[in-house]
Amino acid sequence: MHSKKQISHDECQETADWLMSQTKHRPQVAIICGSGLGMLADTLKCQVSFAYSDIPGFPQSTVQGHAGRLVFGELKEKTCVCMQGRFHMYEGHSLSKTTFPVRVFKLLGVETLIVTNAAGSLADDLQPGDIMIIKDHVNFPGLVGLNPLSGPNNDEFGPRFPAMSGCYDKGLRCLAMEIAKQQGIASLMQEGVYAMVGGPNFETIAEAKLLYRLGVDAVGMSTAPEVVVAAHCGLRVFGLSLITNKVVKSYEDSDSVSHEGVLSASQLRSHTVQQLVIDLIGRMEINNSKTTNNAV
Ligand SMILES: O=P(O)(O)O[C@@H]1C[C@H](O)[C@@H](CO)O1
Ligand SMILES: Nc1nc2[nH]cnc2c(=O)[nH]1
Repeated sequence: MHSKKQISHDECQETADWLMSQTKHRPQVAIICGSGLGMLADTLKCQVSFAYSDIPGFPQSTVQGHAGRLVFGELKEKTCVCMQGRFHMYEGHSLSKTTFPVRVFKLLGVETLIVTNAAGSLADDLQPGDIMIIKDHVNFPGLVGLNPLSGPNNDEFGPRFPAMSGCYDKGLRCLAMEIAKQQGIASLMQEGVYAMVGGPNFETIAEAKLLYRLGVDAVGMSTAPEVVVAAHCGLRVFGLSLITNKVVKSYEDSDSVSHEGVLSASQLRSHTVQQLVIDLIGRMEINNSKTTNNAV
C-alpha cells in the first residue's frame, strides 16, 4: 500500500496535458477542500468540472463529504482549480497518489495552494466553529518515514532535502487575519499548529493527552503530505483548519466524536470559510515570489 514508488513526472504531465486539452482555464490558485467544505467550488464562475473517475491517473474519493470532482473556474478575477474532495492515506492510497493532484497543479501553472480541513481541537482556547490559520504542522506519519517524498527524488519537481520551515506563507497568513478583521470574524480566528495522524480512527484519550502535551493545537488526518509536496515543488501555501470538535482528553468526559458530527459542524461554518477564502484569493498577489520573511 505505502509503496515507495513515486508517480513519475511524465505521469503527472500526462494528466496535466489531458486537463489542458479539456479546458481553457489555466489556474493560478488551487484549493483543496476539507471534509464538508466542498461548497467553495460552487462559487467559481464559468465552471468546467470533471469527475475524478474521468481524469486519467486520478484516484477516487471514498469518504462521505468529499464529492470527487475537480472544478475549474474564475473567482475574483483569478483562475482557480478546486478539489471537491481530497485523498487520505487511510483510504489505502499511497502517499504518492494522495498528493498526485498537487504535482498536477504545479504542471498546470498553479502558484498558490490553499488547503482546508476539518480538525479536532486540543488547544483550550479553540472551540468548535473556530477557524485556525495553520502556522505550521507536525507530520506524524512523515516523522516515521511515511512521506510522499520517500523513494528516488524527482529532481524535476524539487530538491532531495527540501526545507519545511516557513512552508505556510507568512504574507498570506497576515493577509487572512487582516481580512478576518474586516469581515468581523477575527474573534473566531487564531493561528496554530496542525498535526496529521494516520487515522481513520479518532484519538484515544491517551493519544489526545500526548498531542496536548506536545503543544499541538488541532489534529486531523490530511493536509501535511499535500503541503510537503507543494513546498517541495515551490508552491506558496496557505492552510485553514475548521475546528469541528474538541478532542476528548479526559476519562471523565463522555463526549464522543463521529464523522457525521464533523460534517454537520463543518457545514455550519462552511459559508464563513468560503467568504474568507474568496476574499483572500481576491486580495492575494499572483506572480510574486514568496514573501521574504517567511519564518514561523
Ligand atoms: O479531509 P479532512 O482532513 O478535512 O477530513 C477530516 C479528517 C478525516 O478524514 C475526517 C474525519 O471526520 O475529516
Ligand atoms: N484525527 C482527527 N481528525 C479529525 N478531523 C475532524 N475532527 C478530528 C479529530 O478529532 N481527530
